[in-house]
Amino acid sequence: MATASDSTTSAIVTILGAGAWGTALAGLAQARGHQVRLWSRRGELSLEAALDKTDLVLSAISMKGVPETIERLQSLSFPTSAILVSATKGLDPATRWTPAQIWQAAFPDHSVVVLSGPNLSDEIRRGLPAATVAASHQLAAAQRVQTIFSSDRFRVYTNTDPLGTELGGTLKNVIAIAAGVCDGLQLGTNARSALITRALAELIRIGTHLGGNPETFFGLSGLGDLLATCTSALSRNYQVGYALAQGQPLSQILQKLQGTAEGVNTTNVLIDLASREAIPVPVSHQVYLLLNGKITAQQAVEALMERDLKPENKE
Ligand SMILES: NC(=O)C1=CN([C@@H]2O[C@H](COP(=O)(O)OP(=O)(O)OC[C@H]3O[C@@H](n4cnc5c(N)ncnc54)[C@H](OP(=O)(O)O)[C@@H]3O)[C@@H](O)[C@H]2O)C=CC1
Ligand SMILES: O=C(CO)COP(=O)(O)O
Repeated sequence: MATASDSTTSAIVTILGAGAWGTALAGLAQARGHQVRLWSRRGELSLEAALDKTDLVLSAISMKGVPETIERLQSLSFPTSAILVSATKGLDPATRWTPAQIWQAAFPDHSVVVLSGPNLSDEIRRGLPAATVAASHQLAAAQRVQTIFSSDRFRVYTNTDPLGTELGGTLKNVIAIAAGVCDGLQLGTNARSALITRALAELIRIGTHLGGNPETFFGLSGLGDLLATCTSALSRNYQVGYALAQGQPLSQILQKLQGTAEGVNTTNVLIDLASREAIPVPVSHQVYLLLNGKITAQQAVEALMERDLKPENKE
């Protein structure tokens, strides 16, 4: 059995996206002795050169750039043996697919792995300990990603439920906005704990409806990431919620925000999906109304508190 500190053969690791997460992941791979190529659409390194003889292509591109980047890769040639890793947490508005589903459809001959967990990039860049999940239907590919990125400060677990792993990381961003609202309104610890717990039930309801394994949502990529982003001011999604509670307009919040808050787009896609498929998502629905300027933060709280009384284990 391999341990985190075991040496591993040096791999060529191509990271797409030099934002907060791409840069942090590049640092982790570099510290493990791999040959890292960090590509950004604004950088000097061409995509062709970044892909040459690569062993692994990891995308940390925000959701809006994923389809366009995939299109660029499709016009280039790179080894079929290269593992594709998606670290994006979003949903595509056009297809309502997850990023890994888009990668797999575009590159059916490649192994696709999802990398997701409670991974606030700022803490990882500072060398604080963290754990994550590498999930794939091809276990050997997930294990390769595990060996490439694992270290004494970044513990990677494997999982064979890529969809559940990806949906946990994606859907919790909506709830992180709600948690930011809760804290921004100073509603207290009881309220935030109730919110996170009820939201977990909601996340599992949607995630399993879409094909994720229920167990996955209680792991690092589900509950773990939900806790990280709902309790940390480092989370951009949490920051959006917090600022909304102060009455700031969304456009102004996003303009000032450092980096991407995927939860904003994910909420819109999720509500579209949930209404088409009649999945009850009360918390996400209030986030949707708030983001779209239909209610105030205070009204969202009132709407959640005034819902019909029911047993805990019913929707
Ligand atoms: N930061 C974090 O803590 C974590 C983030 N994630 C996820 O990783 C993804 C990226 O997040 P993060 O790095 O924080 O966000 P940033 O905003 O810091 O970076 C986004 C990256 O995506 C690139 N990008 C956006 N649109 C395009 C496009 N059309 N073509 C090519 N590149 C594009 C940006 O390039 P450019 O700079 O040129 O605009 C940039 O490199 C998100 O889905 C996020 O949810 C997951 C785990 C942790
Ligand atoms: O996904 C993340 C941590 O796991 C990052 O969260 P934010 O995108 O809200 O900053």
